[in-house]
Amino acid sequence: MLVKFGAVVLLTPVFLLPGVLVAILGGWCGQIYIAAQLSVKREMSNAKAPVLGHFGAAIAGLTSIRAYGAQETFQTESLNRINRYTRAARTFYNLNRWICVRIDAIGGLFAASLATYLVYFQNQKASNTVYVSCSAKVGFSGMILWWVRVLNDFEVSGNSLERIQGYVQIEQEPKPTQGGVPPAYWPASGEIRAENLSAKYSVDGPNVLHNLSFTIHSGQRIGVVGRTGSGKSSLTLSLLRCIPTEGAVYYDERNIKDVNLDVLRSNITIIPQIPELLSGTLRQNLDPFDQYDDATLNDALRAAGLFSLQSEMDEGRITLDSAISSGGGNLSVGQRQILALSRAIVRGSKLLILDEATSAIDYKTDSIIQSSLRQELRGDVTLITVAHRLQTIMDADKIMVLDAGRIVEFDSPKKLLKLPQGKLRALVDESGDKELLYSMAGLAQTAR
Ligand SMILES: Nc1ncnc2c1ncn2[C@@H]1O[C@H](COP(=O)(O)OP(=O)(O)OP(=O)(O)O)[C@@H](O)[C@H]1O
Repeated sequence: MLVKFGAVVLLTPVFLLPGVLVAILGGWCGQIYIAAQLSVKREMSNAKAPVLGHFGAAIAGLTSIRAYGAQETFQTESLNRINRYTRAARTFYNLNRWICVRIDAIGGLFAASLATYLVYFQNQKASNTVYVSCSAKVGFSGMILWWVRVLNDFEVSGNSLERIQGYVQIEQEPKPTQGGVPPAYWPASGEIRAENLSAKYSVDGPNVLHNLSFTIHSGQRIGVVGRTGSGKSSLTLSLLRCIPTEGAVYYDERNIKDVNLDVLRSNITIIPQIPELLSGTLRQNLDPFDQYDDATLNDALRAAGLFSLQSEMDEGRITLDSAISSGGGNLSVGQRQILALSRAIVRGSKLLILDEATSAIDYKTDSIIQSSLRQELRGDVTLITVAHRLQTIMDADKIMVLDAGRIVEFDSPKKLLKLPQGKLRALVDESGDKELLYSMAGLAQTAR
């Protein structure tokens, strides 16, 4: 820009002052433009996310929208959101036109007066000076516009940096420390001991678990039951230190608070209610670091019950090479749970937590999985199953009954079912397959 301005001044020194004036005027317009544009751009960014979010949600829930005839409501909401976005986008476009018209007008005026001066007052018709000087001038005003845009982009990007800074400064989980690395043999057993364990979802929130104390010996199969909201999922989250806790939990005699989070979580496998799968092949999902051979992976699939659900002849049979879409979207929730179970078997952790893991699977498949788990898991693997379906856990070594975040019963199903006022007994008596549950617990009708 300076070179172009220098060329104009060199060829026509009298235009030094008007040139500076043009630069000042351009800068002033640019200031107004930048001030207005920043807030419009912010508004545009804020209005864009709801449009995309609503669109994504509508696509994901297309079947439900059609089933409930809610197309019109969704269309109206979508149009409202698009309107809000286009209002900001149109203002943004108009602001661009505003600055372009002003800068071009100022530049055009300067170029026209320069050309008039050179042609009519300097008598330099047909001279190269006219051409060079005018073309330098046109480039000069173009450069003003360019600078305004660069400065504007710079400020907008600075604004994004502020937002990134905001994300960087959110509260972080404790970083790994040298002292938090346990010996390589840890955990040698799957024993879990809790002493006065309390948990909450936020530092200033109410306790959702209250002073739980229990011991689960290595290799035991534990069922956790309780009504909705009794704290079953919260208990599993506190074992993984995903929520703030008080008291102590010892995993193979080591306080989990003294173990780095990455080590702790890689030594506990949890299968949540809706398991996550990654986009790629089934093989990549089971073994992301390519550590196991196909035989091991297929054994895990078989153990989890996948092969008992599909015959060799099935056309859409799931194999190690089957493509899995992001989040496991091309599989049913039941299939996802089976694959997550296989992944858990491959990992071979000493502690396996199934959080309602078989809730989306029919009873037959569930019993196949449960019996496979019994055979496949090594004797020292502790299995904690959070279950609504009592059949899943009725033959467990012990059942923990939670009520409002407290342990109200923790013993073998046989003993608990003999308690006349027992909570587990009440749950079993309410259920439709009461007889089966009693016999699963090893109690004949007459023995009660
Ligand atoms: N993200 C959360 N933030 C705050 N409180 C929560 C949160 N999730 C659960 N809670 C509360 O913690 C308590 C225990 O909930 P939790 O999910 O552990 O129960 P649950 O027994 O697993 O229930 P369900 O059988 O419905 O899964 C409930 O009172 C619930 O309101």
